[in-house]
Formats: sequence, C-alpha cells, structure tokens
Amino acid sequence: MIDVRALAESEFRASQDLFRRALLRKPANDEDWARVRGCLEVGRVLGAFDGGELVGTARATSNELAVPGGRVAAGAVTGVGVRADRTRRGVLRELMRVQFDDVRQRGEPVAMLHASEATIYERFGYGVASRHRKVELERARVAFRDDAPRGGQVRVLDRKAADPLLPEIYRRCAVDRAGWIGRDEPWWSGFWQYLGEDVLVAVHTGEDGVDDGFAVYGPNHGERGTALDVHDLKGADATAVAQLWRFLLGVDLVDRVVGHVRPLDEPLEWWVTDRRQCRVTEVEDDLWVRLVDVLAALRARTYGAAEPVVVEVRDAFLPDNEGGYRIGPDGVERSADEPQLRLDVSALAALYLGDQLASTLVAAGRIEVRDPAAVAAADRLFATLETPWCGTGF
Ligand SMILES: CC(=O)SCCNC(=O)CCNC(=O)[C@H](O)C(C)(C)COP(=O)(O)OP(=O)(O)OC[C@H]1O[C@@H](n2cnc3c(N)ncnc32)[C@H](O)[C@@H]1OP(=O)(O)O
Repeated sequence: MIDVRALAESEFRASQDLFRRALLRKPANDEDWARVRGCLEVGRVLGAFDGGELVGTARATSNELAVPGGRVAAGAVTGVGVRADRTRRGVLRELMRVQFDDVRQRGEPVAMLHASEATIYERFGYGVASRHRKVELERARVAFRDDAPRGGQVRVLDRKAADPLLPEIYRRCAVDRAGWIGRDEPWWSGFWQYLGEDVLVAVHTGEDGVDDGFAVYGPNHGERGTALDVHDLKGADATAVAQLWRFLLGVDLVDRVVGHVRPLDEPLEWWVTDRRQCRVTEVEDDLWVRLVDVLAALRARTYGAAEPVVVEVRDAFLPDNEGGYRIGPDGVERSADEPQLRLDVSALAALYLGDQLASTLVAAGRIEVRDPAAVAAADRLFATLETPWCGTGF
C-alpha cells in the first residue's frame, strides 16, 4: 500500500537524495543542497511511502505559463523519482494522482514539466506542448546578410555584473510568445551555480537605451576545436536577437557557435548568407503540459477567427474532465452537442500552445474526426503566429 503525503521540511533532503539517485547521480553536496532548498515550496514536495519507508518523490513549484493571448497559473513539476528497487509498482501513478489534486486545489488549471524520457507522462494526460532545436554554425563560413536586423549595442559583462540585470531583461523579453514561464530568484541562482564560473554574458541595449536582450555563453574545448555554447539567449525583438547572434559569431578563437534549446522559428538561417551553415542538429520536446482543469485551461487562451468547434475530450486519469467543449473565438463552454472531433487530453496539450495543427494530429491518428469541416476550423482556432517556446529548464 503506497501512501503519498506532503513532506515536512526535515524530510526534504532525503527526497532530493532519492531523486538524484533515481537519475543515477550522487546525493547533493551541501552547496548544491542549499541551492535546491531555495527552490522547494513547503506543501509541494511529495513523498511516497511503503511500509513507512520513503520510496518515491515528486515536487512542484508555483509558476505561470504564457498561453496565446494570456497567462495561466501553472504548477511546474520536477524532482520526480522512484527508488530503483520499487519501480513499476504504481508509485509514480499515486504521486501523480495526489499532485494533480493539489494542483487543482491551488487553482492552477495546468501542470507542466520537462521529461527525462518521452515514454513516461502521456499516460497521465501530459502532451508535448512546445519543442526546441539545437543549432550549430561554423564561424568561419557564416556571414550575416545585409538585410538582417541591425541596431543597438552589445556589451560583455562578467557573471557577477550581469546577475542583477538579467531577471528584469528576461521579463522584458516575455513578449507574447506562448510557452514562456516565470523565473524567480532561486531559479536564477540555480542557473548560475549550474553553469559555474566559466560563463560570460552579453547584453544588448536597443536604440532607445533600454537593455532588451542577453546571451549567456561559454567556451567548450573539444576534439572538433573550440565551440561557444550558448546556454541562454533572449531578446525582446528580432533586432536584439540578431545582434546577439552577430556578436557571438564574431568572437575570436572560436570554431563553432552552438545554440542550445532555441525556438523552432528563430530565423537564423534567414539572417546568414549561406543557410546550410546553420545546421539544426536536434529537435526535441521542450515543455510537456497537462490540462488539469480542461475548462479553465481552455478559457485562459484566445482563439483565432473560425466557426466554433465541439470537441469531445477523453481523460482516463482525471475523468471529470471528460465530455464535450464548444471552443470558439468568443470563448469556451461545456457542451452536450454532438462532438465534431474527439481526442485525448494529451493530444489537446499539443494544440494548446499552438505547437501542432489539428490537421497534423488527424493525420497522426490522434484526433478522431466526426465532422470533416471541423478540422480546418480547429486549425484556425488553435494556430498561433509564433511557435511556442519555453527555453527555461526547471
Ligand atoms: C519531471 C521530472 O522530474 S522527469 C524525471 C523522471 N525521473 C526519472 O527519469 C528517474 C528514473 N526513473 C524513475 O524514477 C521511475 O522509473 C519513474 C519515476 C520514471 C516511474 O516510476 P514508477 O513508480 O516505476 O512508475 P509507475 O509504476 O507508477 O508506472 C506507471 C506506468 O508508467 C509506465 N512507466 C513508468 N516509467 C516508465 C518509463 N521510464 N518508461 C516507460 N514506461 C514507464 C509503467 O510501466 C506503468 O505503465 P502502466 O500504466 O501501463 O502500468
């Protein structure tokens, strides 16, 4: 019998050690623990017990998620692990059940996570809501086109000088892209600690004198020469982003610049003279989203101009979400009308931020079509101009 409860603060470190062991890592040293401790919220660190022994853990922090046309309160789930001698006995299933109850009670319509494996979370109703890519550019072969955006100034700062500036610039860079999440002070200190001392920061200042973008990067010396790893790069507009890339590609003694966790629609290949030099070496799932309260989550976003569509949602794990929803530009209601489309809540997550078109999920067999006219309408309702992108690990 598995018993899941919120852990007392005195139990937090044991749960973190269990999580790290589950990820095949050593328990945290005191310095790492102090950093992690700053991220933990009392009441949101769950422990699963079997016969009084801690055998699994999962935690969440209170955050928000940008959705098309708005923001929604979201539980950011992380620290999920089950002791290796107790896996595949339903421990995670119990943790997920209790965590979703808690997320709902806190009035968060959505839970979100980054997954260690793509095979774990769909059964609990999560779906891939955004993706990211990795890009590599051979510095010697890359030149910016004359028509690429240009303007403002880039200055280099060391980490300490950048520390107080970046949270504010990050907020300024949120613009309207779905997938953005908040970064609090413990997040930033964890980020700096994770990257260590050998990173630099470039800050872009716009023509108006306001800092509106940054890149966090560091050298990586390997068999293929020296790469600049770009760990984080955000800009309030295309000029800030292009100017930061231009700067990075101009740093001396560097063979390659590697952008990690970049948005799929970043127009890098359009900015350079030889687009083949912008090599996309990975496309991966970024944010997994779970619509815990489907009605509230659907109501948190706006929709494109199209006829409303009645969608039947299946949700085996949280069955009170099951049923029909009428989704249109004027809002979302529960509906008892004949459904035009049927889909699982995990497939709805793939539509939610605009990552996938309904027609793609129809072709994938993930949406059952009762009324073919509804497919094009659903495409127009859910589509967004920018691809969703989170780009923030947690
Ligand atoms: C957000 C994050 O923190 S991501 C980090 C996740 N943690 C890790 O990857 C650490 C290593 N792995 C683990 O600790 C565990 O294997 C966990 C947490 C992934 C799964 O815990 P378990 O207690 O074994 O899961 P549980 O027994 O509840 O499984 C429920 C279902 O998921 C399936 N499942 C669980 N883990 C996996 C997996 N890694 N791959 C495929 N299927 C899985 C089970 O087979 C079971 O399927 P069923 O519903 O058809 O019976």
